[in-house]
Amino acid sequence: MSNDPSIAPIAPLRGEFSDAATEAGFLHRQAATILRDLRRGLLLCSLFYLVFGATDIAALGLAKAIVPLLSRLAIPFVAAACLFYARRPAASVRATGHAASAFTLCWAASYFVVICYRPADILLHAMAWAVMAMVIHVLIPNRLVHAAAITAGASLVFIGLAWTRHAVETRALSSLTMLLVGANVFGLTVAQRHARMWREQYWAQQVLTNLSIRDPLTGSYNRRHLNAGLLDGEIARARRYRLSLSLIMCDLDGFKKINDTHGHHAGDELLRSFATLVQTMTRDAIDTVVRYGGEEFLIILPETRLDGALELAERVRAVFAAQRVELEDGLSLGTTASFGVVGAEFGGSHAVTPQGMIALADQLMYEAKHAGRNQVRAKQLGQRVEKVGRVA
Ligand SMILES: Nc1nc2c(ncn2[C@@H]2O[C@H](COP(=O)(O)OP(=O)(O)OP(=O)(O)O)[C@@H](O)[C@H]2O)c(=O)[nH]1
Repeated sequence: MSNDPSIAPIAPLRGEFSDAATEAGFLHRQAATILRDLRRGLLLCSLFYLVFGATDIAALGLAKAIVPLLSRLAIPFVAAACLFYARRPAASVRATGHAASAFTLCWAASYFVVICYRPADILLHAMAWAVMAMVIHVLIPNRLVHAAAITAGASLVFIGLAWTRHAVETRALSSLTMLLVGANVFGLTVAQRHARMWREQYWAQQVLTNLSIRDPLTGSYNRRHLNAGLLDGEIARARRYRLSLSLIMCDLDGFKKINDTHGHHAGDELLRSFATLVQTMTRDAIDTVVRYGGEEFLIILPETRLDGALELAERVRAVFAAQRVELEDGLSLGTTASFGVVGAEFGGSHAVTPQGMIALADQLMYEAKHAGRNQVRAKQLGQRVEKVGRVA
């Protein structure tokens, strides 16, 4: 697997992202498209089966064609049942897979019934089967491994039926086998290519999105992401579910002096080490670290009360103050940071705005600076009580 982040990490045989979480994210994003494709694929297959039903009547006459005809007619009903099962958007990702597998099994079963009733036309059935196997791979969205297992297994049964019913000569049996193998391999290859291209496109989008919303130096989110409604969204969610929300504004102390004394490269290393520390000490996929300014970071802590946010700020402050960054030229550097913490409870009726929360966190951080740096100031929004963190 390549280490280049722009190359999508896709397992070649499965045609899926090697990482389960990325695959789940991809499927979640594509759920509506997958359901739409399933709908179209099943509709098309159902139409074909209705037309095939007419060929049964032509070959056997209406009276003898009843059973194969019923097995063909069952397909549109199975398709409708599968779509009904997969219709709920919340369950659609897994449900569409189940529906696709169930439909593929019924498609094969229907063929077996027809073959038993029209064994003399086995070569025609084989050709139609080959076309349908490719259609199933290309038009019915399913996991490649599941689709491959079902169509390969069903093709083996098909060949077994042709063999045991002596429907074809041995010479023709080998051609029939090759036809089915070819249909499975070609269909699977096209489906695999499609699955890979789809995921590569998604990955490229993710990479571009990440580049546009992250700061390249520290890997934290940038102001653009914050301004795109990040905090508004968290406040709206907290208000709706009556949750707590806290913010921490942090700023590195004496940073200008470090730049002036040791150069921008040393300053960059310190910034990186601070951002990494904050990212490792906060919750993945829940908390958000934003590079708010040059050496200023904003941490958004959903479902966190003021006490918890104050505790986190204290821990970051203490660990960072004790930490040294080793530079390439053997120099060991360290500094401290000042913090402003704001907590808001959304059970009450007081108005909370993103600008208001950020302004208060900023103000508290500057109070910490003016009080001597390397300390934490905290305040509950809408309350007078002010908490002051320990001074190291
Ligand atoms: N190395 C580096 N420096 C940066 C970056 N962004 C901003 N700076 C510098 O950070 C410094 C911030 O200086 P000040 O705002 O005076 O802050 P300070 O020196 O930390 O002083 P206090 O905040 O009061 O402790 C400036 O010299 C900026 O040029 C960056 O990405 N890399």
